Amino acid sequence: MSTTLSMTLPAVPGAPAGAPVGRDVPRVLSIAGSDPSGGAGIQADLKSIAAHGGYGMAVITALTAQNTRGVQAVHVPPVAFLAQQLDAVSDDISIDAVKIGMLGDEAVIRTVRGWLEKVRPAVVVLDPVMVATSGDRLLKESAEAALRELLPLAHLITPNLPELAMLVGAEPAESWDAALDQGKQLAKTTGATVLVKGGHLAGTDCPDALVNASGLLAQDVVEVRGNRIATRNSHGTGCSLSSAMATVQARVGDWEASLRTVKPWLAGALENSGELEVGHGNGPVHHFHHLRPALHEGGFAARLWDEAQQDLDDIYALDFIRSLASGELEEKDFAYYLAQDALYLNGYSRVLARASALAPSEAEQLFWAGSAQQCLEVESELHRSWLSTRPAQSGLGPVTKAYVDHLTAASASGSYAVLAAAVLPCFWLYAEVGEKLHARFVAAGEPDGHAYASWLRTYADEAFAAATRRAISIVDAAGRNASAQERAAMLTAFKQSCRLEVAFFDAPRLHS
Ligand SMILES: Nc1ncnc2c1ncn2[C@@H]1O[C@H](COP(=O)(O)OP(=O)(O)OP(=O)(O)O)[C@@H](O)[C@H]1O
Ligand SMILES: Cc1ncc(COP(=O)(O)O)c(N)n1
Repeated sequence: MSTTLSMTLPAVPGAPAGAPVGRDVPRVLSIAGSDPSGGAGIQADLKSIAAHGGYGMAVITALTAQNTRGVQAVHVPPVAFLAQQLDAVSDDISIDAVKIGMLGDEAVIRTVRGWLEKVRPAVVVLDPVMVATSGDRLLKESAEAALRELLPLAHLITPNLPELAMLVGAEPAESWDAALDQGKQLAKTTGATVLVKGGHLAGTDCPDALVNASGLLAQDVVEVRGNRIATRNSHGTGCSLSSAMATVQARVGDWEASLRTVKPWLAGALENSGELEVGHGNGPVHHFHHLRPALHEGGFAARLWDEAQQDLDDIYALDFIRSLASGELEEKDFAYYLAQDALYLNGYSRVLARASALAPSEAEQLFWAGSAQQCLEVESELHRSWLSTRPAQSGLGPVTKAYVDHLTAASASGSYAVLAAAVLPCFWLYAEVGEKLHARFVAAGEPDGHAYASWLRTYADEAFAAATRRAISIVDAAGRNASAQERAAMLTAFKQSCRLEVAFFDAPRLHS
C-alpha cells in the first residue's frame, strides 16, 4: 500500500524532487527539550507521533526540571554531544520528518542548523519555543536572532501569538485578523508556511490557519475552525500539535489535510485531559484519548451495575414495592401498574426488534428477536389473565410514555451499543427486583391469603434470568469494544433507563 500511496501523493513542498512521501509509518525525529513530567517537549512529541501512527525518535537538546506548575531548572548538555546524537540517527535511519522544539541557546541552534543543512529532511516543522505556558523562558533572549535565521530552513513554522509577534518584531496580536497579518509577514520573510494558532486569543472560537502566499496552499490563508475548550490543561499543546503535523504531513503530503486531521484530534486531547489527573497546575493533554482503555470481560457491565445501585435502593424504598411485598398494595395501584406494563411491553418489543435489526451477529439478532416476541407473548398473557378481570385503565401514562420515548430515541440513535445499553435495565433491574421479592415471599413461608401471591410466585423466572445474563454479556462486550464517546453515551442511556425503572414503579402512586 505504501508504494501506491507514495506514487499518487503530491510531493512534500521543499522535498528533493522525486522524494517518496506517503509512508504508512513515517519515521519522525523530534529535536527538542525533555519535560520529565511528560506533558511537553520530547515526551509529548513521542506520544503525539505515536498517536498519529508514526515511529518516533528523539534527540534531546536540553534537560528541564519542570512539572505542570512551571520550570525549575534548565540544563543544556555540550553541543558536541547534541551533534553526536543527530549524526547517530541520520547516519543510520532515513528520516521522513523532523519536528524542532526547544533549542535553548545559540550554540544549540547553530548545531541543529548545521545538521539540517547537511541532511535536508523532507519535512521540517519548527515550533519556535521561547517561553513555556508557565511563563518561564526556554530560549535565551540572546538566541532570538539566531532562531530567526533558522526559520527559512523549515517548511512549517508554528509560533504561538507572543512568539509570532517577537519573530516579526511587533506587539502580540490582539485579534485574529492581526494575527493572520503577522503570519503573512513571517511567511513572506521566511518562505515557509506559517501555522497561526488561536490558542492565546479569547472567545468561544479557537481557530488555526495555514498562511503562505506563494501558491503552496489552496489559498493564501487556509483557516481551520475549532471551538475553545474550557480547560487549564494546555501544557504541551504547541509541542503536540507541531509533532502531529510533522507526522501526518509525512504520510499525506498536504498541510491542509494534515491540519484538518490534527486539529480535531487535539480538541479531543484537550477535552479528555481531565481523565489523566496529572499534576496540580496546567496539566497535559490526553494524546491517546482515541484509544479505548482495555476493559476485562465483565468490566463494563460492572461499571453499569455500580451506576444502578442508587436506583435499586430507590426502588426498594418505594411504597409500591414495599406494599406489593407485604400484600397491602391497593388493588387500583396494581391494576394501573399492570395496564401500564402491557402498554410498555408493546413499545419495548418494537425497540427490541430494532436491536435485532442492528445486531452485529446472527446470534445476537436472534436473541433480541426472541426477546421481542417474548414481550408480546407476556403482553397478551397479561390481557388474557390479570387484565381481563380488571376494569380498563386510563391510556398511556406519562412515565410509560417517557420510558418508551427514551427507548425509541435510543433506537433512532443508530448505535447498537447505545440501544442495547438503554434496553438493559428493563431486564436487569426487573430480574433483580423480581428475584428479591420472590425470595422474601418464600422466606416468609409463602403466607396464605397474600393478595399478590400468584404474582410473586412467577416473579423469579429462570428463563428470564438467563435472558438477562445474556443481555448483560452483550452490552458488556459492546461497551468494551466501543469508543470512549460511545461508551459515555451508553452509560447515559443506561442511567436514564434506570431512573425510568424507578419512576415506573412509582407511577401508580402518582397517576392511578
Ligand atoms: N482552549 C483551547 N481549546 C481548543 N484548542 C486549543 C485551546 N488552547 C489551545 N488550543 C489549540 O492548541 C494548539 C496550540 O495553540 P497555542 O496557541 O496554545 O500554542 P502554544 O502556546 O505554542 O502551545 P503551548 O501551550 O504548548 O505553549 C492550537 O491548535 C490551538 O488552536
Ligand atoms: C521541554 C519543553 N519544551 C517545550 C515546552 C513548551 O510547552 P508549554 O508552552 O506547553 O509549556 C516546555 N514546557 N518544555
